[in-house]
Amino acid sequence: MRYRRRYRQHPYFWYDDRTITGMVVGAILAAIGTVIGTLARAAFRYRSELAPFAVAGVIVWCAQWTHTHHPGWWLPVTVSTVAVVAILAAFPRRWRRVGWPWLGRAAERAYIAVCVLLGGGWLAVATVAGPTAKPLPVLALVGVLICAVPWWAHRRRRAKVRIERILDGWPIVADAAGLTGSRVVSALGDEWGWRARIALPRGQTAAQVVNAIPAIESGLGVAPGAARAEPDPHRADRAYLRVLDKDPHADAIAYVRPEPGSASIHHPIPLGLFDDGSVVRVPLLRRNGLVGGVTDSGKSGVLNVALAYLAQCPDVAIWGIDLKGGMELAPWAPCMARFATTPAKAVAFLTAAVEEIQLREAEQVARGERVWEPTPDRPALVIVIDEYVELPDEAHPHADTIARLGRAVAVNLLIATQRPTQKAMTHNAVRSQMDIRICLRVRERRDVTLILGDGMLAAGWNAHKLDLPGKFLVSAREPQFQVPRPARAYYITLRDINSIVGEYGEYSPHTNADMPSEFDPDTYLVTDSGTEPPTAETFATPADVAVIDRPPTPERVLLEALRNAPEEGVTVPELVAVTEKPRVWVYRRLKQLSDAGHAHQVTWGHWRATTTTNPPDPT
Ligand SMILES: Nc1ncnc2c1ncn2[C@@H]1O[C@H](COP(=O)(O)OP(=O)(O)OP(=O)(O)O)[C@@H](O)[C@H]1O
Repeated sequence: MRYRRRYRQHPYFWYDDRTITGMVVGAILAAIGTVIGTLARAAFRYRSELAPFAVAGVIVWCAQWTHTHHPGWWLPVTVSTVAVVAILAAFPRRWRRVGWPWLGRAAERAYIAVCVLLGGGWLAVATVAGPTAKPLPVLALVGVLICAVPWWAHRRRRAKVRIERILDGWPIVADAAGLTGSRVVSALGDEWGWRARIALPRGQTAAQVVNAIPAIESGLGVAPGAARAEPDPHRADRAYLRVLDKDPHADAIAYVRPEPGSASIHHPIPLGLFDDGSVVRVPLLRRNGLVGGVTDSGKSGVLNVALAYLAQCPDVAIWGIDLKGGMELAPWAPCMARFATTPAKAVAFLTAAVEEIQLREAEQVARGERVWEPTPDRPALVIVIDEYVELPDEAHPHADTIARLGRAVAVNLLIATQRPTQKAMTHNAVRSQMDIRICLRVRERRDVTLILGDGMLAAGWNAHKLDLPGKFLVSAREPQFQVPRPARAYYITLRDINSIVGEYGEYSPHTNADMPSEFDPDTYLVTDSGTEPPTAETFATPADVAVIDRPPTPERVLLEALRNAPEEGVTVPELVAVTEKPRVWVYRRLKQLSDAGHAHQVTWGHWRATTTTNPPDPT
């Protein structure tokens, strides 16, 4: 007893766990601490959901304070409320670009205005009457609910909160994936998932994040294949992590036509959507493009999307070669200046295209220009070839020449093939000239290297994992095409094609005095075996094939006159007559042509072209 009494007088008696009372008090305090800690953690975790109550609490506290100390402040509160609501209602367009994008959205501004109106109005009345005066408490509760429900339901807020919660757990995921010390610098959610920028500790690189993807997917508890990483082009110690909740490409993406009159080869061509919803815009002007992938991966689909845009460009002439008997490209034939479905025609066309390049080079010289800027009068020429490997051997050297020399004069190839093997691509010569590589699903991992180039597989260009037709990876020199971002091509229906062809098709049926019809609805689907195969000799000279059905430019007329000149040449007055240009214009062009070796004087005052009609030897 003595001991207990004495001990009770001890200042720490109630907390001493050597006594029964101390143990009970300690347990109660620990329980209270646990409850408070749990509540605080929950309040922090659900801070976004609880925000309306927090704001309401602050308003009630303010109302109590102003009612007690400054009851006359109801007027400034009312005036400020009305002013804020008026500003939100009027909100000029140029303010909408301020740092808070939500202020630019009418629905969100309306929501804020209603909240300000309810909160400010309640505060003004409570300042005069006191926050507990009836019916203000009930009104406060109703007001909180009115403002809270849209807040709780808001899609972007929910997405943001979800990402924040996931990323709070990033250190644990990073440890498990072998990326200890990495942290999330920023994160952004969208309709399909989220994307985060990861800061890596010294010595770690994006390649390690790429390799750790399966472990990251496991750590985040998402589906295999839902995450992917890409390097930050600006910093080696940063990487981007993209995690998808649902496949944005699961459904076919309907084709969207460009604004009428806006299409031009000078603009990048929209091919489809990346997995963050942004449009894949690929520049085709002065670029050669290669589309590769297994059967049914959607190669023709990608060609169709490109053709749909090109057909609407007034500054493009399209030639088509489809050696599957015209099965894929035939619907576009009315939009094509030339259309070949047989190997012989294909050879004739490619020979003609080489000729066209030579003519264009000479024309550029005559004009004193280095680069061919396409216009409706001087269009770019895009030669679309489906199933490139089917081209006969004689065609390959010409394709090689076009790929090498056509860029400056805007004559380019857009080719599709299943496996661009060395043999098929003229010992890699054509493939190495392909500036844009579009890789659809491939069967074997090494096909990624064939289509996209060496080292791409190791860098995360996993085209063998693409699972739906039309899904592709695109590689080009622009920064956005230097990381493997899956995209899906627009899905073009026959109805889309018919509508574009109906509006823009001008070559149906193909007519040319020197050539058999290029597009005959009754025969173009007939295979070689069913008809007498035409030979290259069926056509007139390649130069005839090369004509693009546009009025020739004066330079082209001059060149043709020089090329068709008799042995003794043509005189300047004759050239003036044929070009309908002043004498000084003709002299200037002749000087430029002769300086560049494209024309020479046969005798004094008599001119003739120096160029041969043979295409340069493609080595
Ligand atoms: N972007 C797309 N979206 C949805 N479906 C597509 C898409 N592209 C192609 N498809 C579907 O995939 C199928 C095969 O497409 P496509 O004919 O373009 O493949 P391909 O690679 O050219 O085949 P092949 O090598 O046999 O010519 C088509 O029937 C089409 O319905």
